[in-house]
Amino acid sequence: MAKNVLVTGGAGYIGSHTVLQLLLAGFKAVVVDNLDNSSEVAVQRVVELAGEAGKNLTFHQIDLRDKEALEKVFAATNMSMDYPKVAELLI
Ligand SMILES: O=c1ccn([C@@H]2O[C@H](COP(=O)(O)OP(=O)(O)O[C@H]3O[C@H](CO)[C@@H](O)[C@H](O)[C@H]3O)[C@@H](O)[C@H]2O)c(=O)[nH]1
Repeated sequence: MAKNVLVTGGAGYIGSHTVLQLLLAGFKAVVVDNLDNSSEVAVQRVVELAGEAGKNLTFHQIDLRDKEALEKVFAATNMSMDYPKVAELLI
């Protein structure tokens, strides 16, 4: 079963590239971004570029400091963080 990875700022420049690589590597990406410095169009573009894996992206337009909203995201998702794997993907 694919692991869920939370990507904060995942609609931004670095975030969207990271999300695409995670999807192509078989992870599910849970993107949290308040779109302060980005657009949902970038998220949609990543879904398109990922092809079949694009279905494994979920996007939540919330502020990371909104504890209640973030808790709802965690409650709805089984997330884990594999630091070595993420670092390997980014190199
Ligand atoms: O309180 C906040 C602040 C930012 N974001 C989001 O976080 C993402 C990343 O933000 P940002 O700091 O803009 O990082 P990048 O998108 O990686 O962009 C940086 O890297 C780019 C490439 O070098 C430069 O062009 C930008 O100026 C620089 O901010 C964006 O989608 C923002 O909407 C939030 O969700 N909450």
